[in-house]
Amino acid sequence: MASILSTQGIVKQFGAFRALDGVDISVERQKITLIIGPNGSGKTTLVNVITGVYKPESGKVFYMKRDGRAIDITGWPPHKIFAVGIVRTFQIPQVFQKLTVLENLLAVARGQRGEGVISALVKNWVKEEEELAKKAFSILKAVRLVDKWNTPANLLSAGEMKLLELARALMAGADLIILDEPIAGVPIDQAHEVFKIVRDINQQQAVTFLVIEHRIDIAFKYVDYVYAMASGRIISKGLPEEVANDPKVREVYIGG
Ligand SMILES: Nc1ncnc2c1ncn2[C@@H]1O[C@H](COP(=O)(O)OP(=O)(O)OP(=O)(O)O)[C@@H](O)[C@H]1O
Repeated sequence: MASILSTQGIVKQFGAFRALDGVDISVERQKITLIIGPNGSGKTTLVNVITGVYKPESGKVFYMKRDGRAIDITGWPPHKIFAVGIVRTFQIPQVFQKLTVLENLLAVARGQRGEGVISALVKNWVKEEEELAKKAFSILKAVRLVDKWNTPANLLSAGEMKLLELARALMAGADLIILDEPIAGVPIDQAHEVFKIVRDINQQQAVTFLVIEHRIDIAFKYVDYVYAMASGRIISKGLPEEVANDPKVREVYIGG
């Protein structure tokens, strides 16, 4: 299988503190890759390096285009990394609480602030709006939010809000979606629903996912490959059952 993203020897320091100490990962195209690790192990810092928020002291981040060519995106600014198709859910401006679900998607598509949605309609861009609305509805169907299209975002449940973020990433045309704790604070039944939908989108729409999640009891059921981090290093990698049974992981992460 071809990878879509790889990091090689990433080192990131905050002063004298080494938050990432030579991190190599490879994210397979059209798979769901999970990164686990205790608090402070470097997961978010790694995502920040991948998405251009931080420049690493050393190491490289490569993004593989669909034609197989690798581009070195190390240190690129976040908007350029977004433009190649790597979208982190919260990197898109946050959900507009007062706008409806549909309006939130239309706002992403045009890269405008939410307030512009209504005025854009008035400006007679009817044809374009129709196309965007069509795309938005097909995405809402995929994330099972179609019944809520006219609901203001602030009335959604925690799980639905995560799905709206996912829908917004899809609307942005992402090839690789990075989900930072997609089920944090989401009740258990909705949490399974979120991962089932991620899985369906991964399979049906050929979107690749890189997920950080603490609730491994749920996440492990849905992902293809796992990296475990501790103290800025990768301490284990493999299939979910392999990593779950790795004594090094049990020791630092599960606690025995
Ligand atoms: N901007 C920063 N300045 C200084 N230290 C930082 C900074 N960002 C992160 N760190 C430190 O780097 C280490 C890794 O943090 P990071 O947020 O990447 O961990 P994490 O695995 O994502 O943790 P969590 O699961 O709690 O989100 C921590 O010790 C943290 O205190």
